[in-house]
Amino acid sequence: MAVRIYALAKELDVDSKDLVDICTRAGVTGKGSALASLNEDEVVKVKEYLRGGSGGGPATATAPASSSGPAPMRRPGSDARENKLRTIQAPKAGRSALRREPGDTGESRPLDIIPTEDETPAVEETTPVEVANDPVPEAPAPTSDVADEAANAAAVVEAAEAAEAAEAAEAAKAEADENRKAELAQPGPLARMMGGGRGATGKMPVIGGNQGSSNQGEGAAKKRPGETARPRPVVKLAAIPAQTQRREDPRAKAKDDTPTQKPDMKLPADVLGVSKGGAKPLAQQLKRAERTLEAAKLKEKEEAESKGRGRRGATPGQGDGAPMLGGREQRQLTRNRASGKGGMRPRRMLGRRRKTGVNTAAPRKDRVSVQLPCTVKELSEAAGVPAVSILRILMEEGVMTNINAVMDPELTELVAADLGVDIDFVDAQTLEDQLLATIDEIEDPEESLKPRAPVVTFLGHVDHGKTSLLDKLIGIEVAKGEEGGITQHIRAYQMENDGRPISFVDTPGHEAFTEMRARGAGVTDIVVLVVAADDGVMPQTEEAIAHAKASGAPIIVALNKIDLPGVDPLRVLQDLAANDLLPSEWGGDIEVVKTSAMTGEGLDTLRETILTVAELNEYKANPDRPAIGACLESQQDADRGVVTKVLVQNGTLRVGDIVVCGDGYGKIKAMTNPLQPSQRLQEAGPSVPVNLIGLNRAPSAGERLYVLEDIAQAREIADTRAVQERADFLGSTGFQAATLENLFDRLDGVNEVQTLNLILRADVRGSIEALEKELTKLEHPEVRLRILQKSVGGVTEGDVVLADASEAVIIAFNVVPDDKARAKADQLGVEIRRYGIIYKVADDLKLALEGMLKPEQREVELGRVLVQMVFKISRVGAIAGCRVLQGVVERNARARVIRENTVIGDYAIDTLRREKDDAKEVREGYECGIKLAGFNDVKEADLLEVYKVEEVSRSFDD
Ligand SMILES: Nc1nc2c(ncn2[C@@H]2O[C@H](COP(=O)(O)OP(=O)(O)OP(=O)(O)O)[C@@H](O)[C@H]2O)c(=O)[nH]1
Repeated sequence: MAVRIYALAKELDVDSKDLVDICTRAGVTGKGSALASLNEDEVVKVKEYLRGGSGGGPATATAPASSSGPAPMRRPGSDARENKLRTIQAPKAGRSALRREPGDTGESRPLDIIPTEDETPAVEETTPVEVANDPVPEAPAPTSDVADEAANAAAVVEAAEAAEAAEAAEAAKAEADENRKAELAQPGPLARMMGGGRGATGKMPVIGGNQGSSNQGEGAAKKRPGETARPRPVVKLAAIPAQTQRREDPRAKAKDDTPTQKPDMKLPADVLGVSKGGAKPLAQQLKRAERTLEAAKLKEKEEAESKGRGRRGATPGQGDGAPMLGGREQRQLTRNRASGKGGMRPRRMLGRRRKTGVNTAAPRKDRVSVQLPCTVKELSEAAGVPAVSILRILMEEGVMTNINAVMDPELTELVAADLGVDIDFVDAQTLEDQLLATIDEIEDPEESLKPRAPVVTFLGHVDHGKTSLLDKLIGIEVAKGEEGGITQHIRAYQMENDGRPISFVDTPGHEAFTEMRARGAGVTDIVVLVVAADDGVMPQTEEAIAHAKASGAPIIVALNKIDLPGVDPLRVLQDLAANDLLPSEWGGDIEVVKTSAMTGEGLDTLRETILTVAELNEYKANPDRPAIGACLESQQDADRGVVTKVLVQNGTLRVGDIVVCGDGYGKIKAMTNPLQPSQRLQEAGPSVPVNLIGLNRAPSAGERLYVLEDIAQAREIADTRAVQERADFLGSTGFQAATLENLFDRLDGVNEVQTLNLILRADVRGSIEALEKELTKLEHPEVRLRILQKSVGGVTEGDVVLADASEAVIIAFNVVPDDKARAKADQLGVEIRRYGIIYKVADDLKLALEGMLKPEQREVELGRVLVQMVFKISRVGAIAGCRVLQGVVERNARARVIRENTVIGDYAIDTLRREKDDAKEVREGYECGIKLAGFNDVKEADLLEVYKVEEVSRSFDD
């Protein structure tokens, strides 16, 4: 039986990507990804290959561990064996700078031929390679089953004991470096598996693993107790080059199945410590070396812990290979120095860190994925960093908080950067994501696909005859019954033409069509673009063309109203061609059918053209699967509850099915034919529009409908969406938390926007959406509409109470208030405005908003007056005897006093007299007496510029 690579990887506990690699190496080619399948032979081959690794077969040859040199380099039993493999990214500068090796303790490590960081900076810092996540970036674990390595190891042991020929050790070390670099550049399968700790099964070669090391890596060189200060050992590694070559020898792979442990390299008896051959002394040696190294490692670890070397998050499993937070300290130090905070702080921090001790959290990671919003605790767990470290960073940024605090994306990124962790934000995986995505991904086998009716949508400019044409085609009369003659509802019908069905969808406008597409419901197969012959291509036609093109559906043009006298079809064809719709009669690929919804002319041709296009495109679906559909419209019916118009797109929808659609869910109680609502249907196949009853909430047009098995799942998905929708709605209506900033704004009177609150009630969701769309066009910086509530159904008492509390107006679109609501509205003086046409609502609300605009104050120049003489009258003040030079002076006007070409004041005219009588106005050429309010210093030859301020009401169009 075929097995997927990822399944086999799981079985073998190997990374699936690595297994793909291993397949290639094992001679199983053509397996490009983890999804590829392996037949039984191939599985056997791969397993053989892996097993062969223990016998010095191809796996051995490619195992980088074998190239790392003598076995003693490995610390048998190292905790890091349990760690997963990881990809080493180029470390961040701050971190790598402070990385240390355990060997840095100053202790001599007699057997250490591990390249230190200094020795292999290029590989460590720049090459992304996979290595076991060992605490010490030492050479990868040896393939303990590789006999020649064991021999090397033994040689090393003996050499250590002999403590001779230090130059040889140096040479070996250099060689090992070379091998290690080569190995890092091209990791082999065994090296990758090392991290998985496979040794326990005994099937897989265990290299450097706890268990495996005991039986295979034994004899590795080790220090005898008390020998730590001994000089570096002599390493006899003369055979290594040959071994490297042998690794690449394909013939060696053929020996895969020989699980021999026998070293190929000949070692002198004194090195092996045997007189007459045999593995026992070698095993003992390795065991001893193992123990010594273990002891040394433990000691190092204890020292590291007790000294608290400024390392944060170092866990036993994570060890020294993990990125050091010292990098952050360094950055902080630099930052603090730059900001002049002084040098004490880092020291304090180091001190604190010492107290913190060893982090017992999850292993620290270089790259983490978190869901937003992310809490401190979640980031801490994801990154394997103590929460207190994150809190400390936040504190340094001036954010005092606790571990349950939610961080915004910027703050999360900032903290992650400070921690030296790369962060990815992922969307929360909801049940919806998991479940519905799976349904969407189900591919129908070719043989299950059956022909289905084409779904045809009529688009075009308003009043060009879309509804009339459809009515005529189907033989009903919807157009006549429409309020205002405007289509406000989506309709969908299916009709038969010589046994060949066509499903028609009539939308209120191309916006609804596009919105449905935007929601993922590309329901349309064919677009019929209706263009009135008398009007030609209008702006909305152009928009419809753009929308139709964007949908990718084939376009048929219905050149309608061809019956009207004096129409010029040629001009329309030219317009169409100018819009990239070249008619077929002109050599293009757009079928243009001349029609008349009045006389019925051309309707047969239109029908035939639709069916021909459908045949050419071979629309198919699988009727034998659970249905997927799209909601075209839904409404709250007083008797039947929520009635949802659905177009089944694939599968078959049946009464009794559990469905979820938008934020509505439920069990289908009944289905009816939209053309004949009294006709009940038990099932509806692909391309069939139905009205279904049974959802708890009315979903929006364009929402996908899915059939699920479990009502609880459907409920969870629908409720999650409803909560999300509510949150989005609240966000969009401008409910915002008080902040200091907006508080100051309010105190300053800045952004003082007059708001008209609305409660929308409509017969169908589509109407609400259309209303909202219209209302968004009423934008003005000084006034705005805020929809407090929008729902399908009649006006309730609750709506009235809410409207009263929030000084809102209720818009009832095609619905009426119930008796209680009506009484309450009368009692509270709440206005309920009833409408049947969307544009009327928009017009009225526009007027209302314009009325809320502050009137504009405009200055109107009236005239100029010269002061000829000044009369000072006690208890009255100065009266200016003037002549009107130009225009007129009015009593309630104002005057700017101009003296020597300078405006010295602006005053209201208090008194205006003509001779001895009060005058309302004095015209040009006449003399008059003027007293200015609050100004008695008027002088001869002053000029008075008389004006008045008028308030002009404003409109949105100003
Ligand atoms: N003479 C003539 N009048 C037509 C024809 N088709 C439609 N009309 C008239 O044009 C007007 C608009 O027709 P509708 O079918 O409502 O147009 P529509 O494109 O659906 O309009 P909306 O629903 O507002 O988008 C109606 O008065 C129809 O009687 C036609 O072929 N010839």
